[in-house]
Amino acid sequence: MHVQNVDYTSPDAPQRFMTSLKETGFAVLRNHPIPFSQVETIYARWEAFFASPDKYRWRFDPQRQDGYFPPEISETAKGHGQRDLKEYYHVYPWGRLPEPLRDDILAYYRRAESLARTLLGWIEREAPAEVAEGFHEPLSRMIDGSEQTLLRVLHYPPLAGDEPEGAVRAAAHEDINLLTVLPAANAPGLEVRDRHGDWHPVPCDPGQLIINVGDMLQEASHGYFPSTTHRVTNPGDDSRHRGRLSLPLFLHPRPDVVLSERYTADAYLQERLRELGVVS
Ligand SMILES: O=C(O)CCC(=O)C(=O)O
Ligand SMILES: [Fe+2]
Repeated sequence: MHVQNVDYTSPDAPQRFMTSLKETGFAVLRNHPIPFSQVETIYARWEAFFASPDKYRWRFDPQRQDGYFPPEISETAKGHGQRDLKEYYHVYPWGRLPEPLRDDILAYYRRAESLARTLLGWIEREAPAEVAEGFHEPLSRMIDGSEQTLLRVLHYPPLAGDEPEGAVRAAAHEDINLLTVLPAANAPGLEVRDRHGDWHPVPCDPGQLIINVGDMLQEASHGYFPSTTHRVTNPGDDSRHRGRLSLPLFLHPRPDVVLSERYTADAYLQERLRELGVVS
């Protein structure tokens, strides 16, 4: 399984990017327009947020799903018995945010979303005609006016040694959304599963961006782009006292977007959230 590392500025970047997504569901971008310093600043500020009891004042709103999700209510991956070992904050431009963290994180949100719009344009241009013709509207337009796109600030706490048997930082799962933009985390652990069931780390240097296909793009492309299973493994003994931060942006279409003959984006999302146990 070879996830391509693509130079964003090279003339053949759109084609190499699309091919990597088609073959592996993942691609890595270097020389892309999001400054590493912006991501580093966010990691540092949010690490402090997660270390402070103040976070409990920002507990998520069950209806709107914005705010802080503590470890005891974190997701359980589909088909998995244990909750993931993580806590996170759901950032939406319309959502609640601690004032000192607001400007940075929303600036990042906008920048990553804008890059994603470009990448959706690449995918639609480079995909074979029969795949592109199957999209009910241009991919890059599916996110226009969407308020569903979610930026998740994720913190995987250090391991204390008393974790439930079998619990991992993020159990094997696929992303629900259209496309995910994920800056390299501040510690290793992300792995992808190949078609034989073997796991591989995603080679990625600090500052690079990982992009992966979600279930909605798989659905909209009738399986041409695979939504590849991935996970975050627990650290070995030498680094179990270190936490890990990551910052996935999950691009969501407007709810009324028709993904396929079977689903609108909203119907798809509700079905998957029920499976995850986060809505009833
Ligand atoms: O933390 C990571 O590197 C990946 C997280 C992830 O896959 C997710 O939240 O869907
Ligand atoms: Fe994921």
